[in-house]
Amino acid sequence: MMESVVDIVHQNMHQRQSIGHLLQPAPNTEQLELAFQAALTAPDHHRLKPTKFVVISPEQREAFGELLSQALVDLGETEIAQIERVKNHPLRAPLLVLALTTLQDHPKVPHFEQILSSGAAIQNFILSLQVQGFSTIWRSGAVVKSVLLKEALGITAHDLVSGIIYIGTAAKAIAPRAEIDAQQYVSHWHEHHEVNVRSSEQ
Ligand SMILES: Cc1cc2nc3c(=O)[nH]c(=O)nc-3n(C[C@H](O)[C@H](O)[C@H](O)COP(=O)(O)O)c2cc1C
Repeated sequence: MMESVVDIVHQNMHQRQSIGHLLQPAPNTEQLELAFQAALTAPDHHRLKPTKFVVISPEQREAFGELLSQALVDLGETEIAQIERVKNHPLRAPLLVLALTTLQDHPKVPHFEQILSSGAAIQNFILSLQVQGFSTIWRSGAVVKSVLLKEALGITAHDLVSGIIYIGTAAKAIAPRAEIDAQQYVSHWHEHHEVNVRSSEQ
């Protein structure tokens, strides 16, 4: 029997699992563009477009690793082993995309809404890559706080490096995700519960 679109879309969400070690192939320019298009449909109050992406090509990973190590030093790390280790982090996948959140002071859109919008954009991005046959892992780490890193990426100290998305192909098939008991996280509002209304006189 033919699978319905509903099944296919939900399978794509259930099948997505983070993969720490990713190999070639990575998405090509068109495939990546499709994922950016998907990302930029995320809910975005007042269309502030808080999410920006920076692509780190395979050839740039080493230089980006150097930048990460400088960022760690900038944050006060002194342990040589840690500083050296972070240089190799970008080599864990053939392609990296950074998701940045540029925050605006807006009378109707607080920062937390702009950050949530970025989260939704990143999820759309990785689900689009997933349905195109790729795997990802959304990482952050201590480096994302570094002002040196932010400035090198062209954002201000108040903006956010919301994710370092590692992209490629999973080396081997992985066990399916454990069944989700959604009802553990769902409740139904009891309309007639008493509410302690705070008096303005208190
Ligand atoms: C904002 C954010 C930052 C994250 N940073 C890291 C990270 O630095 N390292 C890591 O191993 N996982 C990190 N994770 C968690 C993974 O992306 C992943 O969600 C988690 O391992 C659960 O696996 P799953 O995606 O297969 O369900 C982060 C997740 C989020 C949402």
